[in-house]
Amino acid sequence: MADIGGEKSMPLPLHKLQVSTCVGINRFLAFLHTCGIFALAYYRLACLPCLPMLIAELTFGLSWALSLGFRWKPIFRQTLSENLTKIIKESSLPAIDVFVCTADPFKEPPIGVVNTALSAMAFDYPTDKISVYVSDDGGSELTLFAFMEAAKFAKHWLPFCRSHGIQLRSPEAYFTSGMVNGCSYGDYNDIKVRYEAMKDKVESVVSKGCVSYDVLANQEECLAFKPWTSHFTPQDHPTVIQVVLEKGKDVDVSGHPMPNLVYLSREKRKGTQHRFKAGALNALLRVSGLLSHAPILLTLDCDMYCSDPSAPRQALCYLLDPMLHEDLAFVQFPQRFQGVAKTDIYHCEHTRLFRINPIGMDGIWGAPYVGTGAFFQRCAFYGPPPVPGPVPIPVPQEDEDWDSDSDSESDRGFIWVRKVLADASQLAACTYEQGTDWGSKIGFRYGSLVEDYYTGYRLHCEGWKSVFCNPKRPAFLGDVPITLNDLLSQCKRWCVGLLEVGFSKYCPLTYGSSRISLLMGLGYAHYAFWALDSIPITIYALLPPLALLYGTSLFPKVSDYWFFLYAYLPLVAYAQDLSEFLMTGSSFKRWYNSQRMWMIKGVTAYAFALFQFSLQTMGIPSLSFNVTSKVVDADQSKRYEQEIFEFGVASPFFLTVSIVALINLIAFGVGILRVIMQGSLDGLFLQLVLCGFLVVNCWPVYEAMALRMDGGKIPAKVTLLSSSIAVVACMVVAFLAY
Ligand SMILES: O=c1ccn([C@@H]2O[C@H](COP(=O)(O)OP(=O)(O)O[C@H]3O[C@H](CO)[C@@H](O)[C@H](O)[C@H]3O)[C@@H](O)[C@H]2O)c(=O)[nH]1
Ligand SMILES: [Mn+2]
Repeated sequence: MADIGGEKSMPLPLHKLQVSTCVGINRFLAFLHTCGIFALAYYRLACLPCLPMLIAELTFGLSWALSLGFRWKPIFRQTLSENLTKIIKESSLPAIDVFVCTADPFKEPPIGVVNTALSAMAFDYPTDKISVYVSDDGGSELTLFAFMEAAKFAKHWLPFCRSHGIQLRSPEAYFTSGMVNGCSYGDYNDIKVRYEAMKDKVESVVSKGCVSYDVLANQEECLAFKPWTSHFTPQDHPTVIQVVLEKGKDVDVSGHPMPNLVYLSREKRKGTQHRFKAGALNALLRVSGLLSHAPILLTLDCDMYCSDPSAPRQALCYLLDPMLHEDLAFVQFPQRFQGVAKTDIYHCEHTRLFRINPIGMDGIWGAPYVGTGAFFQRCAFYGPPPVPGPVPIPVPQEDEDWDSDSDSESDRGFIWVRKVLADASQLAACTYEQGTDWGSKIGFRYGSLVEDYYTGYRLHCEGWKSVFCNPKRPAFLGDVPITLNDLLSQCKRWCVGLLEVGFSKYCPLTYGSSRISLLMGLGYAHYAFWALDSIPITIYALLPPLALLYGTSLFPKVSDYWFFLYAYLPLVAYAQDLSEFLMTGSSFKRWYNSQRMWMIKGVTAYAFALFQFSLQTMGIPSLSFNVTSKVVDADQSKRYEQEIFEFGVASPFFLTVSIVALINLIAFGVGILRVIMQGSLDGLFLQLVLCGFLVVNCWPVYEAMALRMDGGKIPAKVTLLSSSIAVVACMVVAFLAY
C-alpha cells in the first residue's frame, strides 16, 4: 500500500490485458483487401466505363479502409478488483458523482428514470461517497415527484440490497427478473409491496399529468413544487434545484447514511441555446462541482440502469492505477441491452459499434465515449492532461482522501445551506456559459448532435486516453427502440451529428490523425462518414437490378478471371464480420439481421442523414435532438417479441425501402426469365445473385406490404406510392432497352 504513489511499479496488478490472437491474420487480410480494391478500380476503368459502379466500389473500399484501425490491435482487458481492497482502504476510496439525464416525462417515464437512479444509489460502494444528480431537461414536476417518492423507497431498498447482497439493484429489473429465491427473504414481500405502491403512485400522477396537493405528504413537499407556476413551461423556466436526499442528514431504515440525491432542471429561456444533452451535462458538471465535487463522475442515460453493483470498483482498477492515472480521462463500459428480441431483428444491439470496434480502438489509443456507462476523472473536462513529469500523481496514502480539498467541506454537510443552492442556481443559468470556454475547451463539447462521440474524440485529441472495460457480466443495461421507425430516426440523428464532426475543422482524417494517430483518426472518421455508406448501398441496390432488366451485365462473367475478385472481396469481408460477431457470443441469425439492417439503413437513415446534412449546410433549419421514446405500446411490443417487423406509420423511410424491395423483386423475376430464355447464366450470374440476396433480405418488406393485416404492416398509401414508382422506374428502363 505504502508505495502506490512512489516511482516503483505496483506490487499487485489491478488489471491485465491480452492482445487478440487475430492480429496477424487481420493485418494479412488487410493487405489482400487493399490490393483487391485497387484491382477493382483498375477493372472498372479498363473494362466497363461504368462510373456509378466505380464510385460505389471506391466508397465501399474507403469505408473498409476507415475500419482498419478496429482490427489493427484489438485487446481484451480484465480487471482484478479483488486486489483493490488490498491497496486502498474503504475510507480512502474517491467520491463519485453520478449524472442521470432525462428530457421528457412522456417519452421517458419517470419510474424508469427513478430505477436508474436507485441502481446507482445502491452501488456496492460507501454510500456517503455517492451523489446522484438528475438532470431534467423536461423541467417536469412529475419527475421531481417521482424522485421524492423514490427517496422514501430508497431508505428501504438500499438496506435490503446490502443485507441480501442483491445483484440487480434496479428494483424494476429485480422484481421482474423472476428471482424467485428472493421470496425466501423475510422482508421480500414487504419491499415488493412498497415498490409497487411507489410505482403505482408515480404512474398515477404521471397519467394525470400534474402533481396535486393531495398526493403530497407535508408542507415541505408542497414547497418543493413552488417553482411550477402558471408561467412555467419546459422551454421557459428558472433553474430548479432540489436536494431530495442529503448525506449526513438522511439515513436509511437501518440507520446507515443515504447518498446525496439532487434534482436539477437548468434554466431554459426562449431564444437562448440550450445544447441538448451536452448542455445538461455541463450544468451538472458545474453544480456538482460546487455541491459535492467528487473527483470521479459517472454519466448515465435515464434508460440505462446499473446491473452490477461492483461497476465503480471495476472502473477504479483503471482510474487508480498510477501507471494509467495521469492521462486516463475515462473508463467506458459497453452499452448493453435488455429486452432484445431473440434474433435482434433491428440489430439494436449495435454489436460492432458497442462491442467489437471499441476493443480495437482501445488497443491503439482508447475506446470512444458512448454517452452512458462511462466513469470520468472530473479534471479531464477542464483541460489537457498534465505534462508527464518525473513524479506520478500520488494515490492517497493511508488516511488521506483522494481529493483532499473536497472532503472537509462536504463531510460537514456545509454544502446545502441556502446560499450554496443560490450559487448553484446561478451555475445552471442559461446565460452562464456566454463568452466562456464551456463547450469548446471545457466540459462536454458542443457542435454535434452526438455529443458523446465528439467529446470523447476531442478529449483524445487533447492527449487524454481511455480504457474499454467489458466484463462478462454486463455492468449497465439499457432499453432498445422496438420499432423500425424509432431505430431509423435515432440512426439518422446520429449520422447527422457525425457528419457535423466529419465536415468541421476537427475532421478526424486531418485534425484527428495528426493528433491521436493515423489509425485512430481513421477509426473516428469511419463513424464521422458513416452516412456515406448510403452512396454505394443505394447504387448497388438499384443499378444492378435495373441493368438486369436491360440484360446488361455489370459484373465480370463467371469464366472471366476478374470474377474471382468480385467473389473474394465481399465474401472475405462478410466472413470476417461474421467471425468477429460470433466471437462476442452472438449468433449467426443476429449477424444476418445486422447485415440486413445495414442495407436498410443505407437506403434510409444514412441517405436521409446525408440529405438533411446538406440542407443544414445550406442554411435550412437543422435537426434537433429528438429523444428516442422509451414508452412501449402493448401491440408493438408483442410483435417485437415475435420478431415481426414494425412499419405501421407512413414514414418516408419505408417509402424508399419499399421501392428498393419492389425493383429488386421485379428485376429478379425478369432476370430468371432472361436466363431461362437465353439458356445461359454466365454474364448475369453475379447480378442475379446480388438481386436474389436483396430479395431474401427484403422478405419482411413484401410480407408487410401484401400478407399482413396487423397494425404494423406497411400503410396502404406507402405500398401504393412505392409500387407505382417502382413500376414506372422499371418501365422507363424497359422502354430505354428497346
Ligand atoms: O435535450 C436533451 C436530449 C436528450 N437528453 C438525454 O440524453 C439521453 C439520450 O437520449 P436518447 O433519446 O435515449 O438518445 P439515444 O440515441 O438512444 O442515445 C445515444 O446517443 C446519444 C447521442 O449521441 C447519447 O447521448 C446517448 O448516451 C446514447 O445512448 C437521454 O437520457 C435523454 O434524456 C437530454 O438530457 N437532453
Ligand atoms: Mn437511448
